[in-house]
Amino acid sequence: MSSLRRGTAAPPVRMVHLGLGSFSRAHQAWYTDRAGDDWGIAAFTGRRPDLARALAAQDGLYTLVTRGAGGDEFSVVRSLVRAHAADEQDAWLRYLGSPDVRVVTVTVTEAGYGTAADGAPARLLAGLRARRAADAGPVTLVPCDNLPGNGAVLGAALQHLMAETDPAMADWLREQVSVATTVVDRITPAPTDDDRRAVLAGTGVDDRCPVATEPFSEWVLAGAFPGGRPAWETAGAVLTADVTPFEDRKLWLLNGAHSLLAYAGPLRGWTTVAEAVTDPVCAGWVQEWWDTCAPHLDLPVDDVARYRAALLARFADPRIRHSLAQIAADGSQKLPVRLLPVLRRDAGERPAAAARRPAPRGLAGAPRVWRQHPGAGRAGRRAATARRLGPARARGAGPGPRRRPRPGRRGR
Ligand SMILES: NC(=O)c1ccc[n+]([C@@H]2O[C@H](COP(=O)([O-])OP(=O)(O)OC[C@H]3O[C@@H](n4cnc5c(N)ncnc54)[C@H](O)[C@@H]3O)[C@@H](O)[C@H]2O)c1
Ligand SMILES: O=P(O)(O)OC[C@@H](O)[C@@H](O)[C@H](O)[C@H](O)CO
Repeated sequence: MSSLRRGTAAPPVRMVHLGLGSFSRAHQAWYTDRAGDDWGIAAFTGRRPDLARALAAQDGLYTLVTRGAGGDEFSVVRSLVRAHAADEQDAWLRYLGSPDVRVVTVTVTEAGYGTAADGAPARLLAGLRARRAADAGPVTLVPCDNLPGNGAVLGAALQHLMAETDPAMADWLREQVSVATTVVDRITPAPTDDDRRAVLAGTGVDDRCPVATEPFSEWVLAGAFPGGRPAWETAGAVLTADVTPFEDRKLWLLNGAHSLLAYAGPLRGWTTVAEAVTDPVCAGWVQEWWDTCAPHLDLPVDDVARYRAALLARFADPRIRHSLAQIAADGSQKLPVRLLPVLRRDAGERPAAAARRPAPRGLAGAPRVWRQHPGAGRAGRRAATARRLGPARARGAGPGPRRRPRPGRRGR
């Protein structure tokens, strides 16, 4: 049994990440590693220090387990060279004030874009203040959270905070700071002890912080990088002028279906996405949701059909144990961006059709099902009971989504 230590020189720090967690390591750090052009990352956790400490003890190295149909593939990601806890403010200001650093990526969850002191905008603004004082040159901020227009959201939050606290920064910010907009995709469940055991069995390495992910990965970016960036496109990233069609497709079809399953699945006794989506009833709700989304996507019909088929296969993979409870967290942040834009368009653009047709089953009860999620009060306990009873009993226990379809009312 061995441990991970860096035997060769680490790439220089040219990029900073805020919100060190599972996804950034399966996605942005992996793309940067694959780009192979010597961009090292200094990453900061958003809150807790544990992961930073464990990674620092391994020189930032960790095993990425790519969980494919043919089995697990293990690779060591080498682009993460420094791991810091959220409260290491001196290090944060030092990196942001360094002319070597040209890119800052962010994954702090949807909730992390508020104006709280520990949110991304406040911390970035503090770092940018240090950058301005050091005259360190242009930098591009790259938000990688599941928010529509994540670049505009971050840009607006920065402007808002700056106007309140430091209006003199406005010209510098406009000239020196670009904010990219991105669509990110790679299903990466929270790591488990089983992942650690799999790495030990597969490689002989006792990695304290591996991360397991699916083979599929997508990164679509729009924005300017006047200070340069890793050659992410060599690892498959797509640079485009407008991410909107990719964003709608991803947030509505993938994340929308995830949230639907996260609230409806437990009522039928399921705890993972794979279990829920292989239940024909839940799968039917997902298809109805996708039928509702499809006419509002600005993409060729065949593309959407292919994406749906591929998504179903990704969801159904039992080797990716993606917990519905993880997806259900922070529903108040997620439902408005994953479901409501489609429902609004459906009602606004096709009022007659929408009035004739009931909302997709499974979704019709989404807010209600959401309130029944554990943690949301008395009804939550009913959902928890349903889970304890198992699929057969639970099938009779949930609310709305169990209703039988009425003939002639499916989809369009
Ligand atoms: N996991 C995935 O499959 C996946 C895929 C695509 C996009 N994402 C995006 O990445 C985000 C993080 O996912 P993850 O799997 O890495 O989660 P994670 O829990 O492993 O890491 C989340 C990171 O965000 C920080 N954070 C959480 N709330 C915060 C807040 N309010 N303010 C500041 N920092 C905060 C945490 O401290 C941690 O560093 C998701 O919320 C999503 O927007 C995840
Ligand atoms: O990561 P969250 O909590 O924003 O959302 C949970 C999932 O819907 C999400 O992580 C997807 O797995 C991901 O967006 C796939 O790329």
